[in-house]
Order: sequence, then structure tokens, then C-alpha cells
Amino acid sequence: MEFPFYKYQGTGNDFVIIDNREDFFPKKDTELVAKICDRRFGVGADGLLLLENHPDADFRMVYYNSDGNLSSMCGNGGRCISHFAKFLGIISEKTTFEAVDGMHEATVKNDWVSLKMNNIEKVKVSENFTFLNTGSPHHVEIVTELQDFDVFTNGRYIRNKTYGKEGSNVNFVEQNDHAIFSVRTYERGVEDETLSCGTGVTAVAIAMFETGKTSENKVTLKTPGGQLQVRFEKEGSGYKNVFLEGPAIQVFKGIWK
Ligand SMILES: N[C@@H](CCC[C@H](N)C(=O)O)C(=O)O
Repeated sequence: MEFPFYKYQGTGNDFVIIDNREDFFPKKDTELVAKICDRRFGVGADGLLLLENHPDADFRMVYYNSDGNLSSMCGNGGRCISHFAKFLGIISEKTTFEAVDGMHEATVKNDWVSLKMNNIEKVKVSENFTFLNTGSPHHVEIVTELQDFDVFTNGRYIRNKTYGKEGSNVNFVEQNDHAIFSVRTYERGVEDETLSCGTGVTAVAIAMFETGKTSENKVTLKTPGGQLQVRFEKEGSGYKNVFLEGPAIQVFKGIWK
């Protein structure tokens, strides 16, 4: 099977995106998705996204992790696929699309994408960490000397030990200033550190607000792949109007053979 694909990156979180409006892609072929995402035998990516038709929205986003399995929401993927929809001419500046966690709105201005995330209902604060679901599950833990921290070993341990079979993404954080945090993330389904995670930095911003590390509701998150912004409003015990903002870049187009 031969088909075109596009390579995208959003702060170094990289994706293969396929225009599947004609429904040709074998969606249950886990091995094919994993092979396309393989960095030696395939294109190489943290995940694969399908853009599909939707009866009431501009499009549907289908997200696979690089292990080939369908997963929960991907924030950077949502920003990249919105940029791709504009590139295809499906939308102009604003879009509404459906992902696995429901409807999302996004605004695309050149290579900058603002994505509205779902409301966050519950934030679980424990002594050493915070856990919340921003479309995907996230463990957030403050560490010292983040630059030298062993994200792979500690992230994998926490992912398996604390969260069992389902697992969780694991974010390690260091505060740089009142509303600036550095973040490194171990991603479930990639089973490695990625250069950035959109639902992860969203979780970090809210966890830092919830635990009083910042009183700002607009937070800058520095990841190894670049900088993202998250803004939000607190409502009761949850959060609404949560926006993830940053660059989304089309890197190249190719043909899968
Ligand atoms: N990179 C993503 C998160 C993708 C989902 C995650 N790997 C999971 O399975 O929970 C992002 O930008 O949010």
C-alpha cells in the first residue's frame, strides 16, 4: 500500500499525520502504525494522527502512540493536526474538531496554534505529587536539578508501579520563576522521554496553580523541545477555559511504500 504522509513537530513532539478523509488507512493495523513511527525502520515519530471526516465538526482526530496503539488525547498532536487542517484548506483560522476526549476548538495563526482543552474536573494532590487528567492521565512531581534527572528510569518506575496496567504519563518539574516552569516528560505508549508533551505541560501548569507554587493563571512551560503557554480559569474544584498554545511546524511530506 502506497500513501502520502506529512511529518509534523510541536515543540519537538513529532508526529506522522495522514489525510484519511477517504478512509483508506487500515486502522486496526497496530504493527503498521508502530513501523511507520519506528525511528530506524520507518519515518520515526512519537505518534501517528489520522485526519478524518466528521458529520458535525471540521474533522475528527484519531491518535496512536508510537507503540501502535490508539490512546487518549494528545495536546501537541491536536495543535499539529489543526495546522494540517488549515494546510489542506479544510479550515481558515478557527476550527472545531473531535478527538477521543470530545470536542476541541483551535485557532491557527501562521505556525502558532492555540488549542482549547477539555475542562478539568478533579486534581488529586498527594504529599509528593499531583495527579490529574487533561485528556490523558498525568503524574506531576517536583524535582531538583531537572537537567541531570534520570527521567527514563524514574518515569518508567512511577508509570508502572503507581498506575498499574493502565499506566500514566509522568512529568518532572522545576520552578524557574513565579510563572515559569521547566518540564521533562516520560510518555506512556512511547515508553521513553519525549521532547515535549502538550497534555503534560497543561497538567503541570494546573498542578502548580492548585498547589500554590504560582498564583498566575497564565504559565510558561519550558520543555527540552521548546516553550509552551497554558492559561486557564479556576471554577469550583476544577478548571475551565484551558488553552494550550505554541508552535506547530510541518517538517516534510513523504510517500509511504
Ligand atoms: N504527546 C501527547 C500525549 C500523548 C498521549 C500519551 N502518550 C498517552 O498515551 O497518555 C501530548 O502532547 O499530549
